[in-house]
Amino acid sequence: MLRIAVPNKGSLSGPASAMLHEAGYRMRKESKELVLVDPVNQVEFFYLRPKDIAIYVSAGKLDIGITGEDLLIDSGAEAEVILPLGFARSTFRFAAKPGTVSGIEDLAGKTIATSYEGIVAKHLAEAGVDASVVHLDGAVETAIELGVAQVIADVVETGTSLRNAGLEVFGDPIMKSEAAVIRRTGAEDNAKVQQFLRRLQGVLVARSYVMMDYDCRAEHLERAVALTPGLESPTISPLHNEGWVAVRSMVPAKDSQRVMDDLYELGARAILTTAIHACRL
Ligand SMILES: Nc1ncnc2c1ncn2[C@@H]1O[C@H](COP(=O)(O)OP(=O)(O)OP(=O)(O)O)[C@@H](O)[C@H]1O
Ligand SMILES: O=P(O)(O)OC[C@H]1O[C@H](OP(=O)(O)OP(=O)(O)O)[C@H](O)[C@@H]1O
Ligand SMILES: [Mg+2]
Repeated sequence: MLRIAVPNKGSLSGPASAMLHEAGYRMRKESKELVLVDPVNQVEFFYLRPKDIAIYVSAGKLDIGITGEDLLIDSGAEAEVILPLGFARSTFRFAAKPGTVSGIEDLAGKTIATSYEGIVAKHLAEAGVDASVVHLDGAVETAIELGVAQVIADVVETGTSLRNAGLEVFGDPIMKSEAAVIRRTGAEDNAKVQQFLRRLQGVLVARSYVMMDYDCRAEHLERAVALTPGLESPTISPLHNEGWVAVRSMVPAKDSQRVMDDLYELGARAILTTAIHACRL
């Protein structure tokens, strides 16, 4: 049975469970369930604190886990990303009151509040800066106002939390992060893990592509296919009307309206897009 660590709370928990559900796995019915067996799919899910997942996975008793890349780096655990999942995208940044700090070189002797001590300590050591780090569990943006630190290092997505606290980022982003499937560094390849990854990849593709069908005149086919090259190559079928063909191709969902406009301009008609529910590439 494949043993998988899943975030039990926080920003990662809902989207991770939604993705697993979309991939056909059983989901827990209530948040007090800590372990869930899915006998049909031969998988056992362990619902763990997101910060602990890389540590469990690196210890070797769990095959893989879903966590944030920033949490993985922060933990210092011997585990690596095997599939980025495209949600919980964020950057990790320093921030302070405007005009008080302009770059990492100004941090010497200052106190930095963060929930991610591992990332901050590593970054300061690499930059050769000697600063103090104070650990807070959350709501780090308030630490400056309340005199606990002069600088914070935290997750930034929209920047709203920083703006609301009257803070401003400075320096380059310390790292970018998104949710990912992780595995113990150097773990042997495993057919069950590969099958799990194919299912999640199927969800990622189904979310980001649509299926496009249209009819076009044979003499316009090459130009039409250039607009809709698909992942491998479009399917072309003859129409009963001579001189016309039907084309079927996967198109990135974000481009679909523009591609439909361009195909129409080219003379294509009966242009349809449909959602993809699942796929194996
Ligand atoms: N506002 C956000 N936007 C995008 N990703 C976020 C956001 N906040 C946290 N994350 C990401 O979620 C992960 C942190 O998850 P975790 O559950 O530990 O924290 P949380 O969502 O802040 O929950 P908690 O309430 O327990 O602090 C990290 O990978 C982080 O980059
Ligand atoms: O740039 P933004 O879009 O504002 O998002 C970033 C904020 O979201 C997270 O906080 P969360 O709500 O999880 O609270 P926490 O600080 O208690 O973890 C993170 O810690 C930042 O504070
Ligand atoms: Mg948080």
